[in-house]
Amino acid sequence: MTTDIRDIPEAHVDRALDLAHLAFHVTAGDATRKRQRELLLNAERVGAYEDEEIVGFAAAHRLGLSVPGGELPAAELDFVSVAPTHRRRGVLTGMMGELWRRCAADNRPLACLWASEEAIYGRFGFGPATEAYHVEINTTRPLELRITPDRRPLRLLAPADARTVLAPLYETGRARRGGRLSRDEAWWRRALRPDDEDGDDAKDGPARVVVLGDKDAPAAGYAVYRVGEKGTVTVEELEADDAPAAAALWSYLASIDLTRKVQAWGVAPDDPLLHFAADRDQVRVTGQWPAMWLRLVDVARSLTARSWAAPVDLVLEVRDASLPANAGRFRLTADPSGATYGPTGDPADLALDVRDLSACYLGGVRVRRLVHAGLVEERTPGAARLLDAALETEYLPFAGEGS
Ligand SMILES: CC(=O)SCCNC(=O)CCNC(=O)[C@H](O)C(C)(C)COP(=O)(O)OP(=O)(O)OC[C@H]1O[C@@H](n2cnc3c(N)ncnc32)[C@H](O)[C@@H]1OP(=O)(O)O
Repeated sequence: MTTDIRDIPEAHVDRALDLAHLAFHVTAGDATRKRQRELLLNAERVGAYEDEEIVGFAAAHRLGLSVPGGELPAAELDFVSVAPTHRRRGVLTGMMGELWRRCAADNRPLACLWASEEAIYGRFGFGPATEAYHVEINTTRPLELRITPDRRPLRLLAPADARTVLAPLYETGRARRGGRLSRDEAWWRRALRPDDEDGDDAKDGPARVVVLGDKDAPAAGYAVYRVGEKGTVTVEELEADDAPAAAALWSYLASIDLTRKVQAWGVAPDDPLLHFAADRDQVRVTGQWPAMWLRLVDVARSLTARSWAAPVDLVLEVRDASLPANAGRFRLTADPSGATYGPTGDPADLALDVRDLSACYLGGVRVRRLVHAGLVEERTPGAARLLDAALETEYLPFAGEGS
């Protein structure tokens, strides 16, 4: 029987959701389902149909992704699901092909996702471009810091009223780092909504929002957190203009009465807390994982659109099994004023797969490390070091939550 890849119309969104719940082994209650439905109505929906049955489903959100020096249009993949009866027959491969055609048709040079399993997406050209840390703070004693926290007042906001204060701070932070997705009003509404009755957030307590700064002035930082019954403060997001503002917010979270521990699941590897904490036995990294996976769908446009920290003139030999337009030998000439990238017959200085170029693109993964790992071939000694210097960014890329 043939599988037909086509758009999933609005009338089939519930069926697509049923398939996603089946593939992910989840039971979604009414509130969760309603929210997912809303999200999908605004997303691209690619379906794999066998006759009229949906056997594969992939959604893509149209977003902007921050890259060094700016932002590029991106497809964020989500809800990728294949019926257990149809797995390993190329259904996902067919849907990815359709997504690449759509990205090309409307000029989206990047795709990204949060993977359910690490082994799936490398073959499609995605590389782990950001890293997130899980951090725990033992707060049975006061948090000791090596810097003086910002002394401005802290105030709690009702989550429903917080968007206008939080969104500008998020945008400032996003401009500093690659890997951060654009957030529209609907995103904030979903993120700051009262907990779903059927969701599992409630076990960590209701969401609280604390803001740093004088009442009538722009805020200098915020934290979204929950306090669970067992005395654990779970930090969902913390944004701060500078280190003293971050210190004030971490100190606040660590000093809430009747709590013993602060945990944060998504902390950037260069978060200042990891440096200004006086006692790293008290502030511990207890886990790390690739957060967002990135795919350069249009390598030429991606490379010429980002900013470059140092001059570089190298020939890259790129392998790309899914998107042949990216494959071949290209000369990259870049410096802080801009970049060009075009085909060449000259010999290559570096040979690499698009998944490894994608991993390094935001400046979070060193090309040299991938040479040492036997993944990137350095044909001209020193070429990887030159490319690393040009790719370098002031802050590491970081992606918190997806859509
Ligand atoms: C961004 C997100 O939404 S992440 C969520 C991903 N979805 C899930 O985890 C839900 C449960 N799993 C599924 O629905 C499916 O198994 C999927 C989507 C992961 C894979 O779909 P399939 O249609 O089976 O993939 P397809 O047949 O196109 O496989 C392509 C290749 O990837 C490999 N592959 C697929 N899934 C996996 C996996 N989980 N681990 C390792 N390899 C995998 C296949 O073996 C195949 O390799 P080959 O080309 O060497 O033969």
